[in-house]
Amino acid sequence: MPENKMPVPRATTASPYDSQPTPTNASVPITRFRDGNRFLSNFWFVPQGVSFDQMTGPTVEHVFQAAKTLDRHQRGAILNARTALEAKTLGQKVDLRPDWEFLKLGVMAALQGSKYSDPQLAALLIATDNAHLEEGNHWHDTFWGVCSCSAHDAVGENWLGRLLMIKRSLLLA
Ligand SMILES: Nc1c(N[C@@H]2O[C@H](COP(=O)(O)O)[C@@H](O)[C@H]2O)[nH]c(=O)[nH]c1=O
Repeated sequence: MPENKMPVPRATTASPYDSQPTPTNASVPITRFRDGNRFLSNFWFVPQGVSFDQMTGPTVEHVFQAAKTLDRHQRGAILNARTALEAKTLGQKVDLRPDWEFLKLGVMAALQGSKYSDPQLAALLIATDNAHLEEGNHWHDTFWGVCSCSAHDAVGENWLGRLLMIKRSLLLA
């Protein structure tokens, strides 16, 4: 019998497409920005600096907090703060620009772009693979992170984590 006339064998096993769901290989979620994942925090020192709107600071936190105001002196004081925590504290006392609530997500996205233009930080972010990212915290940050404390049971919108995951996708695109 010519080879191309061989009877088609009956399928005796299920198609591979009928088998068990494909494992997703999802990486372990990163729910705390500490230890080896501390670089994901906005408090992380970025050697080449982080820039936005003609401001440069040593951490995302410095520039983010400075961007809350249009007052040049307040901006300067925040950018010169000795630590990110000090910048955050000063940022809570500024004359808030009236459009801040509309701007803050875009400012944070731009700052992540500036931070991860550093190739070493970009490589670290890419190395998180497809892990879910969220800044679990106990300081009641339910907008940028997810708070677990006596008042919150893992409550938060996780906008920092979402922006980081978007940035990671853009780095791989
Ligand atoms: N990472 C981190 C904090 N988180 C940062 O605080 C900022 C919240 O700013 P605001 O919108 O002004 O409430 C935001 O950048 C968030 O990532 N806060 C801390 O006290 N310690 C920390 O280690």
